[in-house]
Amino acid sequence: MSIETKTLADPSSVAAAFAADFAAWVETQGQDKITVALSGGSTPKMLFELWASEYADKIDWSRIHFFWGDERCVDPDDSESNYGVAKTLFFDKIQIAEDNVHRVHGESDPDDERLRYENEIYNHVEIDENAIPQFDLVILGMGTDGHTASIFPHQSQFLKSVQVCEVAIHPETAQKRITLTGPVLNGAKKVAFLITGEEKADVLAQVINKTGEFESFPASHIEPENLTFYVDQAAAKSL
Ligand SMILES: O=C1O[C@H](COP(=O)(O)O)[C@@H](O)[C@H](O)[C@H]1O
Repeated sequence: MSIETKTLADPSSVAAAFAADFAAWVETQGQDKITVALSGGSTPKMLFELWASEYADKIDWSRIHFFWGDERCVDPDDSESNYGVAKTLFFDKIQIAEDNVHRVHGESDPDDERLRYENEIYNHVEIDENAIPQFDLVILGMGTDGHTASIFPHQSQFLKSVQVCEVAIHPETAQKRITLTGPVLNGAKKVAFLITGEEKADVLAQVINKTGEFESFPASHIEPENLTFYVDQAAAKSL
């Protein structure tokens, strides 16, 4: 397993560093179809804006198929929709076919959608020797409670789920979400965490250094073959 931590000055430098690495990585990929799972939350917004403004013509987006590591069970035009944010800031601004964007239908019944999305993934993502879909790249964030995708500490059993997706419940708002599970996140060829903000510094240090309460944070259990943390100086404060 390879783990690398890249510490950048600020959130926009995190987005810039990841975007540059992503563009170079795409060039190294020989396959026609590259599968990428996006994260939600606030951190990737700068990345979406940068992809739209600086990389619209620099990356062959037709090779990339986008999925989501998690999605909130809301309408796609709801401000909470991870797809909605990516659409407004990114997809609406580049040339990409609808067939390349595999959104979670947050407006559907969560249990039905969990199954439909699982099938969508099985139909488009390479399957590994353990019959688990293997994304080429998964982009993740981390919450202040150590959750990643929508695997929260109170539902850490999803880290070992035999399913591709689960219906998660946000611990404070009870909002339902569809999330990829631990085996799928860990089976990805490459995982990149984008983490910014001082409020995440203590949890991040425990996750990376495997100290304190690290075992209780779902993010600590993401251990794929190739893992890179892109963090800003504020989040790296306690490393
Ligand atoms: O709820 C979520 O939170 C995490 C972290 O988000 P951030 O706003 O702190 O960047 C995110 O990775 C996840 O996709 C999202 O649904």
